[in-house]
Amino acid sequence: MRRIAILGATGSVGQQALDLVARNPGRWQVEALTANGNAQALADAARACGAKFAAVGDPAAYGALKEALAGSGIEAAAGPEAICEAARRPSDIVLTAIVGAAGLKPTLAAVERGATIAIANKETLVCAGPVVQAAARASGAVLLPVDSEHNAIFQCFDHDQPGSVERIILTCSGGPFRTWTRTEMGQASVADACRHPVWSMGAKISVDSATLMNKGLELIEAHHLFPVGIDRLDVVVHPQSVVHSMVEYVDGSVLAQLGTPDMRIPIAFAMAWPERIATPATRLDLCAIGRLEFEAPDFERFPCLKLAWDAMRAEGSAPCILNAANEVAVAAFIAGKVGFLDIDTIVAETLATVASGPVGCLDEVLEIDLAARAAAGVQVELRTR
Ligand SMILES: NC(=O)C1=CN([C@@H]2O[C@H](COP(=O)(O)OP(=O)(O)OC[C@H]3O[C@@H](n4cnc5c(N)ncnc54)[C@H](OP(=O)(O)O)[C@@H]3O)[C@@H](O)[C@H]2O)C=CC1
Ligand SMILES: CC(=O)[C@@H](O)[C@H](O)COP(=O)(O)O
Ligand SMILES: [Mn+2]
Repeated sequence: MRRIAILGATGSVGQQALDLVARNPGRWQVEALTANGNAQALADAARACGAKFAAVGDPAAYGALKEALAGSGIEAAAGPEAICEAARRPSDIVLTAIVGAAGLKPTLAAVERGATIAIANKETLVCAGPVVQAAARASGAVLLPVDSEHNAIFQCFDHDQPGSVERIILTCSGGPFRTWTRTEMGQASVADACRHPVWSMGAKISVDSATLMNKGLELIEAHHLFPVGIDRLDVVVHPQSVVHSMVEYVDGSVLAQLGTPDMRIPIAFAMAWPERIATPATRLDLCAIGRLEFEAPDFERFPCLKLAWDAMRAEGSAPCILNAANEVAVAAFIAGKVGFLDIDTIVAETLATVASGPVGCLDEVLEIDLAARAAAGVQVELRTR
């Protein structure tokens, strides 16, 4: 049995991972589960899978967790350090499914002890890709992408001949506003933005999909996961989300991974790797789907994609500033403080006001992340309705 820790166990990815654990008795022993404030759901999940340790990031949720775990024998803990402790406990695999840069320190804790990391938490790679990869090289940790596009690329990528890859093509659904004008997007509600046409996901990534920032973050994620130059990364809009991404080789061959849009496919791939295991995902029926469409992304209606592309090219702290500003802007939008179109403006203004430069270590990343959040907070206040 392989021991697994699931960080972000109460979220969309975490719950689907636990579904796979429940469907495969004897395959994984759950060492630790974490959440932020959702103590009851965490305790229920920990009891159901027989976890040994459960931690909430929010110290205020400790009492509720302790009470919900009473008599279970499951150890309870709270606070950001407890989430890192969950990552450090002796598991073979750590699934990082925390949303946002809050996942950075726990992911690094798992990387530093040389664990196999099934990484869903893309923001960690966006804000600290070089730091995480350097730590992985030093410890021997293996990073297995869970994000559907990167998992597809991982499956198609010739890891023995990276030089034979000419282009990586990330597919993008286009989000709920693919056909909307900017004027229409100006009136978009949080519910509109979270109504993803294909995937059911947490609120933050759903809004990112609506602005196309998700694809921008994924470009940067791909840059850190796959050893090809920045200029070999491309994006194509594919509304059906059946082709999860593609790898083009120097001979003109293009390899793609296809499947129904069900995150349990990439989650199972990463959690069982190098084995493949059965999943309950609906099988792909191309005749029933009938058409697969592709179109170029529109940078004018979706400026976040261009902001991310530019930040990736700038390197250094620019992606960290982009990510922090985006987290602040999306949280303000979800809280009803700013409008949908304020998100790209807040990110652009933050990138324009916070000086970027090289970043060499975790402390520098955390410092720039804080500075960018403060600057983005000012931008939010300027626009608060
Ligand atoms: N959902 C999807 O299909 C996909 C998601 N991803 C990526 O996976 C990650 C998770 O996404 P998703 O599952 O949708 O997110 P959700 O919002 O559904 O879940 C987030 C999880 O993180 C926990 N969490 C939030 N903040 C903190 C914090 N400060 N400290 C510790 N834990 C915290 C939440 O706990 P609590 O419930 O207590 O708040 C919850 O368990 C993101 O990086 C996303 O981009 C990538 C591809 C697909
Ligand atoms: C399931 C997954 O990996 C998400 O990141 C998804 O790709 C979002 O879709 P778009 O960002 O392409 O709309
Ligand atoms: Mn994705």
